[in-house]
Amino acid sequence: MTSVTTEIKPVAIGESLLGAGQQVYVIGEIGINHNGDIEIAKQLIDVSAEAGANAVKFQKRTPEISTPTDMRDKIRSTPWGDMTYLDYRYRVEFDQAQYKELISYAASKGLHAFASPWDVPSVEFMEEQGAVTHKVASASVTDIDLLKALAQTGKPIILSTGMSTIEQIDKAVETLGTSNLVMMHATSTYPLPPEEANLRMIETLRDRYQVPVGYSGHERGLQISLAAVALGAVTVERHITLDRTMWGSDQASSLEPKGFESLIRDIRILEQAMGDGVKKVFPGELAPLSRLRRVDA
Ligand SMILES: C=C(OP(=O)(O)O)C(=O)O
Repeated sequence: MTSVTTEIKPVAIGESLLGAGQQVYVIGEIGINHNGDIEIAKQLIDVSAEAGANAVKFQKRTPEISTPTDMRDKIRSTPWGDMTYLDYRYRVEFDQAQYKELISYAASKGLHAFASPWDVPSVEFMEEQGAVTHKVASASVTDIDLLKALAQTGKPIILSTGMSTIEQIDKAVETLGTSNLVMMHATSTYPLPPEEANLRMIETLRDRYQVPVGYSGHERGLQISLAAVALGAVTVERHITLDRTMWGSDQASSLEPKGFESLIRDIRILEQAMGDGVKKVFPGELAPLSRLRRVDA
């Protein structure tokens, strides 16, 4: 009996390799859960380092470009008072000096720090920071100018695929190329109900594009992310927060420190448990074998 397996080449992000049989690259998605406060961002870096993550991620926007025009003047109640949605978007951005501080703080804890740039100037901004990789948020899958700017960086790119059709994803992959690409299955419902998780998409994306595929999760709890790892996800990203009751749109579907720590503990156990699919008799089986098997073949 023979079978044909095509090897999908791992992708290097800094010193980490993302691919089958490699350590799962766990990303603590800080996003905008810092609410514009650098001390909260640092605490979330601490949480990620203590939990054993590989990276933290932010969202970088140029608000006057990336905020949809019909949203800009809408009034939003915030902890800093009522303000337009555009002003709120500015309120939660960090500048170059703050990013520099955060990236070097993360590095001092052994973590990569990068962002999903939501517009072309934000790609340049993160390039100036020397980010090891860039991520494409699901909302940006159809932003071809952004994808072209990202492709031009020559950096490994992580492409998320929520809220997108397969045709839109085809076009994004065509623009980015597959030689330095990691994809992420995602469904962008916050919080994600299990029936919309569609985890078998991990295999579909891997077969269709022949690149390493991970999972970006928005569910409550840990099970679905753990199942993603069992289905071969090479990276797992989860939103993290200090406290789910904090103000902000992503807080409620984020993991708190204890949950993130449990997730990574269980991912590391699953990595060992997956094995290589080659049948062998393990040393631990020898005593039960001699005790229990009656007929030797
Ligand atoms: C929203 C983001 O990611 P995803 O689409 O994977 O949820 C992001 O990276 O900014």
